[in-house]
Amino acid sequence: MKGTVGELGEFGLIRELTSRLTSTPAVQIGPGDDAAVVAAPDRRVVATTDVLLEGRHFRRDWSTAYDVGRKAAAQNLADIAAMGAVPTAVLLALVVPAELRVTWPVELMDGIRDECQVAGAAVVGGDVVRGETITVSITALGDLRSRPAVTRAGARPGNLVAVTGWLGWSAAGLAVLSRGFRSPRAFVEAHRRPEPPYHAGPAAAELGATAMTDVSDGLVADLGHIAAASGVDIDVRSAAVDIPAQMTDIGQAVGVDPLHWVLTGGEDHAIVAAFPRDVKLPARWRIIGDVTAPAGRTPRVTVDGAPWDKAGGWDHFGPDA
Ligand SMILES: Nc1ncnc2c1ncn2[C@@H]1O[C@H](COP(=O)(O)OP(=O)(O)OP(=O)(O)O)[C@@H](O)[C@H]1O
Ligand SMILES: Cc1ncc(C[n+]2csc(CCOP(=O)(O)O)c2C)c(N)n1
Ligand SMILES: [Mg+2]
Ligand SMILES: [Mg+2]
Ligand SMILES: [Mg+2]
Repeated sequence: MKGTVGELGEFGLIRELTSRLTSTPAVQIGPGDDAAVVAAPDRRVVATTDVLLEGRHFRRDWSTAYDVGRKAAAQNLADIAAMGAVPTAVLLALVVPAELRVTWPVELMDGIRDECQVAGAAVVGGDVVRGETITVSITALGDLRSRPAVTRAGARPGNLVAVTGWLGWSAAGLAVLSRGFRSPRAFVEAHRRPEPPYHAGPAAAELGATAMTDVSDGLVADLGHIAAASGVDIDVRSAAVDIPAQMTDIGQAVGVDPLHWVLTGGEDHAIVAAFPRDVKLPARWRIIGDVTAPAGRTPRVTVDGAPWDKAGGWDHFGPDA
């Protein structure tokens, strides 16, 4: 595909992007009209939005457009799953400079489409605007399939805390890329293209999860959101959190304690949930901690019983951002 976005024009670009999309039976009216129409069998619609900004969330010399598309879709689809819902549709609002080669947004769209397909959703619309910084804003919709939503607010003292998916892999990949390396590939790939366990969200709801979230900012930070919303304390047992040997090796090479990546690294979109103690969890879940009654006035997360006084994860206005 030749030329720049500016040469192709707004409607040429929209045609190019939408021509690559696939649909699902839930999509009654897709891209091309003033709005889309998506079936909502449950009669409640789960809705979420997240933005990716060049320089802040991705770098074009670190990730391909296709990878950015996969990641942009994944971070939104994971939020739908973390409510216990099944993703149905996404919308893409895209800001691009006129000088950008057309191949970039086209490959981005391919990535978004493919990640949606993994989760069972389809792209149903969007918007394209000219601007200086590439901005990928996605809105995702989902269906609860007759189950109650699993919020951040339902964790109760006596519950156990369990996680499924990757933890710390994206952060390790980011550390490697930040130091100018391109390997180990497994971590770099995890940073470029997270693999949220979408199926685990509705499965956890079915298993009776009392609270749930995806890990976007960091395990301690995101458990902190559950603690605050539920009015409980949460203790994480660090020995229960898996640190692969390869992560220990790369931690040694770059001078970082890998436990730091696992406890505070975001962007893997693992799913973490609280469950009643008598739950029968499938093997892919690891039990990593406990919910207790709040010891002080503000609910908090401890690690091995001790307060975590460092940052628990990413904060867009924090010192490391
Ligand atoms: N600008 C905003 N206007 C309205 N609500 C917002 C805004 N920003 C965030 N929120 C709401 O605040 C809550 C927490 O947002 P946050 O973005 O931290 O959650 P998240 O999307 O799960 O995490 P992440 O963005 O790290 O993936 C969500 O319910 C979100 O809808
Ligand atoms: C170039 C570059 N620099 C830094 C990072 C790290 N980073 C950015 S946002 C975020 C947390 C989730 O964000 P949000 O809350 O917006 O979903 C993290 C860990 C990156 N991915 N790329
Ligand atoms: Mg968000
Ligand atoms: Mg989330
Ligand atoms: Mg965040």
